[in-house]
Amino acid sequence: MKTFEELWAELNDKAQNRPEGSGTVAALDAGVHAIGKKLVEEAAESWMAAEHEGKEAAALEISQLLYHAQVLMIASGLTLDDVYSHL
Ligand SMILES: N=c1c2ncn([C@@H]3O[C@H](COP(=O)(O)OP(=O)(O)OP(=O)(O)O)[C@@H](O)[C@H]3O)c2ncn1[C@@H]1O[C@H](COP(=O)(O)O)[C@@H](O)[C@H]1O
Repeated sequence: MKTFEELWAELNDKAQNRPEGSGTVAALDAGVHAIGKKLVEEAAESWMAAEHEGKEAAALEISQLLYHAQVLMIASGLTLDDVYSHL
């Protein structure tokens, strides 16, 4: 189990050090357009899971949504504070 901030630190480390086999590195290389499509897909899956599939499925899909949101933030050069400043 990890927190949002721990995942953020891990993904930024991956982006910087580019380890072999990282899905995050592959997603960043694919670019903002591809990441955005994945984010929208996970948002739809989160909605469907929450409405029809129960709490466990919704939690899984929302975790993937948060992951792709973080990848989009890194691809866009955003920091956590850039986003937190709007909360
Ligand atoms: N939390 C996640 C995470 N959530 C979602 N995903 C990605 O999002 C995809 C989810 O897609 P779906 O379940 O919709 O399945 P899919 O459509 O068949 O997937 P794809 O074919 O599109 O890859 C997964 O295949 C992963 O590629 C994640 N990829 C990585 N992480 C974490 O990020 C960290 C870094 O990962 P790497 O960069 O791969 O080392 C690790 O701690 C991982 O646990």
